[in-house]
Amino acid sequence: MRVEPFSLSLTRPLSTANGPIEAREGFLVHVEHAGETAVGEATPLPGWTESLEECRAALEAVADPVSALDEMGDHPAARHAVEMAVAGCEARSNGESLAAWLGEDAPAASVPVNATVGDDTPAQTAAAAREAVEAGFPAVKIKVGVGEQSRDRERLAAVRDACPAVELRADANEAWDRETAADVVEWAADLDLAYLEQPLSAADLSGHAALRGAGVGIALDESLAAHGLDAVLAADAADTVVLKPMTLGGPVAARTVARRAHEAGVDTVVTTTIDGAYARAAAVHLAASLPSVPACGLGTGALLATDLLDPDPVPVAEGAVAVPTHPGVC
Ligand SMILES: O=C(O)CCC(=O)c1ccccc1C(=O)O
Ligand SMILES: [Mg+2]
Repeated sequence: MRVEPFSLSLTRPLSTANGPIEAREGFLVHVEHAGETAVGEATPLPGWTESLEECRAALEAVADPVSALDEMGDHPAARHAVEMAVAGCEARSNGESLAAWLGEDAPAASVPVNATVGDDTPAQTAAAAREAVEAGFPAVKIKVGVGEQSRDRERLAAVRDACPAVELRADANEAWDRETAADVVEWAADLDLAYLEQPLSAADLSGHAALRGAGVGIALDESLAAHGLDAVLAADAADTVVLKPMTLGGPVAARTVARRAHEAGVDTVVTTTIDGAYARAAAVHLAASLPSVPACGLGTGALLATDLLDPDPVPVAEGAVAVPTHPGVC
């Protein structure tokens, strides 16, 4: 298995409550399996996955890609690369798209996406949201928790003013304590916020459970990556779970999580860690393979100044991505 490093820069840093994301580095792997060849992508994001160096070591230790999958559980980004490449080979060998290979039923033809808006002034945040709505996005996700709560309230109110009908989401990336989060939920319900993502620290599952039922959905992202679905379900902590295949060990592993979430009555949204084009395409296939597809966080290609494929195999048009139908991933 050949391992090839890459480095991608963002058009501008994405400002989040956990610090800015400025660049994405990772590895492409080239796998032969089932008489086919396919590419896999590992784009680790420390804090969410293993480090770049741990990822490199795990990939360089792979002798047989298929059997290696059983031993890569604590290297989710490395596992993602191998898993998506093996799945891509199998899909291609069956003459199916990855979405068709993953799912039981025919995949969705397109996946709606949310625009992702970083921290900025109220006026800039509202302008970015309005631009997204004008471009056809059905939903916008605003990063919050970087500054004061009062500033976030102004920002989200400005967005709601500028975009009265959009599905509005906010992502706090663990910024708040329980008291602050409860205050936010109270005023955010009046702005018809569809969900608030990860207001509290990843470990505070009971705190998230207590925020539910107050008119704003609670979505868990860091908690799912750190503690797994069983813990989230046992604590009754989420209305929605955010599935990032790069943190969950690949699209097949992420699909298992999605199915179990749906069985428990929890919604799923597929997104990326701002991955390159290969992993983004795999995530689009995963979303399309699920029985219901709300707007997903798959418009992240626009955040990259450089990418792994040109043209983009999964471009956003009118707020949605057309799902590739040819055999394999992209
Ligand atoms: O979900 C989206 O709209 C984009 C992806 C995103 O916000 C993100 C990107 C990299 C790392 C963490 C996150 C996050 O959802 O917290
Ligand atoms: Mg998030």
